[in-house]
Amino acid sequence: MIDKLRVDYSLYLVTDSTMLPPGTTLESQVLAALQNGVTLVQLREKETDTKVFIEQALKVQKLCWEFQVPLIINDRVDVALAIDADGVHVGQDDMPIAMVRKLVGPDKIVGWSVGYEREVEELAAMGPEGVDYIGLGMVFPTNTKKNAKKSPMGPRGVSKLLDSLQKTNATWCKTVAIGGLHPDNIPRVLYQMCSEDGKRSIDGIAVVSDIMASQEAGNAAKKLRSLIDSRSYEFANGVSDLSDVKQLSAIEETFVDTTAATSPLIHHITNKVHQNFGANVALALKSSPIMSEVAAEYKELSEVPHAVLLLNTGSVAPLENMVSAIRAYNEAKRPIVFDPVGFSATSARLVLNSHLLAYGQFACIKGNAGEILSIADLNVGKMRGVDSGDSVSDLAVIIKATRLVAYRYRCVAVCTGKVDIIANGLNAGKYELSTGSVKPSLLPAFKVESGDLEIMGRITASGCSLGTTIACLIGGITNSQNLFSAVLTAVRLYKSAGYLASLSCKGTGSFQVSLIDSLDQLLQANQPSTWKATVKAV
Ligand SMILES: Nc1ncnc2c1ncn2[C@@H]1O[C@H](COP(=O)(O)OP(=O)(O)OP(=O)(O)O)[C@@H](O)[C@H]1O
Ligand SMILES: Cc1ncsc1CCO
Ligand SMILES: [Mg+2]
Repeated sequence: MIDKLRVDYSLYLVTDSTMLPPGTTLESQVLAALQNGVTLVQLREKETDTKVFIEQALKVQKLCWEFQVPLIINDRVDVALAIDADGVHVGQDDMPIAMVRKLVGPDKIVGWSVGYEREVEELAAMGPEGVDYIGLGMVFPTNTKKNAKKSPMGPRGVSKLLDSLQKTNATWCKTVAIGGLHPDNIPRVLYQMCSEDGKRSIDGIAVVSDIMASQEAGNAAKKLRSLIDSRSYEFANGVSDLSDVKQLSAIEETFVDTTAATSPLIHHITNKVHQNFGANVALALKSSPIMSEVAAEYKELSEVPHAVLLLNTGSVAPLENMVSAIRAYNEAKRPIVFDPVGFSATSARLVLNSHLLAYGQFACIKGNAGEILSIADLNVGKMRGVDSGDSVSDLAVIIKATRLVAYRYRCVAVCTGKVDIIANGLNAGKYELSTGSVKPSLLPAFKVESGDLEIMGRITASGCSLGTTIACLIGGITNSQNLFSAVLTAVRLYKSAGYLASLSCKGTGSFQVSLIDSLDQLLQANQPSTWKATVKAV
């Protein structure tokens, strides 16, 4: 008999015979998976008659014994009892946990599918005698679950549930994330899913189609195993690359040089107001702008060397279109700068922006104070509108929000206003299953300012063009460890250009023109020591 307290949840295979490729069987797929690092198997055969189900269960059980891997039966408590399986997994609409436990006894593993905080509270109230582990999901959309009742929650949704487990002290309960997890997204998802206190990450991932539908189930399992074991995240594997601002001046010049030398392709999906302005800013920064909202070309664009996607949701474009852009750039491991304009200004925007945030991994999330505070779920009611506040206490809230956004989405977060705040959430290049890694309050954060340039906030799309500037400065870097410094350089460059423009312009109309001129001049000269804007740690 297995010791249920010592179960390894790291790679959990859930079966589905309806997706077997030709030439394979349920057993051959499970065997290949077991040989290549699967640590737990759940038999989930929704469309199989009881007699056949039991026959299959007995065969799979034999295989599992061979590898000393526990076998869990989905839904059918009677079958689990009949074959003396190691445990049973039930959904919210199946038999209640208390009854399941009564039937299977204290030593069996009882798993539960959980999608909401109230369900975590329920299991916490039952105590360790109730549920042993939960499947959290679904993370991403999947074809496996027909008529899925839940909508995808993304890594952020999983993190919220991990938070609830922490808050309710359900320390015994293990967790696996499930739903649309594939090698393309697993590293970043593992990296992102963590409770807010940084102390609890998931114990494993569950997959169905990635193994069951594979012509080469063994290789598929091996690939998953190596991703889980590598414990580092390839795209944003930056250790905190800047702890002391004194280091910055020495490297800013090289970022400018690199941008000019590589002329990064800046793929804009942006609002109509910003398109022309953004294209001219990119050209002034010696980069190549391209405006495209044609999904058919996203993959090709993402594969252009030094390509960066600037995704700005200011004009609400179709969700599916933006999702395919995110998918293309995430798969190509090219950076995305996300600008969730008017994040929660209307309910349609909130739904759209939240969905995109849940779906993608972003190198940088940039917004004004209203947007960053909304993403951080901090009380916007206290703010005087959407622009950053002037008082010190407002700034403290903004700094906290920026750190939270950087932490939750494992990105560089930028909050604009009179003072720009930049926080680095990338310093968690390694993730640990179960135990979490970093704490948000410790994230490095800096402020960039150049006096009150009130006129800069009074021209449309000036924030959007900071997005363009960030994209230009990160496009050329090959070492993602420099991502944070490159974003900081972009913010300082842009603020300094704003200062110069404010001196030479006659009003808001000519300010925009002067801003482009100033960016052009600063880039040509490349003397960061003369840039006006200052950087200070906060
Ligand atoms: N009072 C100010 N002093 C100095 N700089 C400012 C001021 N207000 C805005 N800025 C600068 O102007 C740019 C835009 O910031 P803002 O917070 O207005 O963004 P936004 O509202 O998202 O802009 P938009 O949506 O129009 O593109 C940033 O680079 C920011 O640093
Ligand atoms: C005016 C406007 N409307 C949607 S986006 C945008 C540009 C500033 O964000
Ligand atoms: Mg503004």
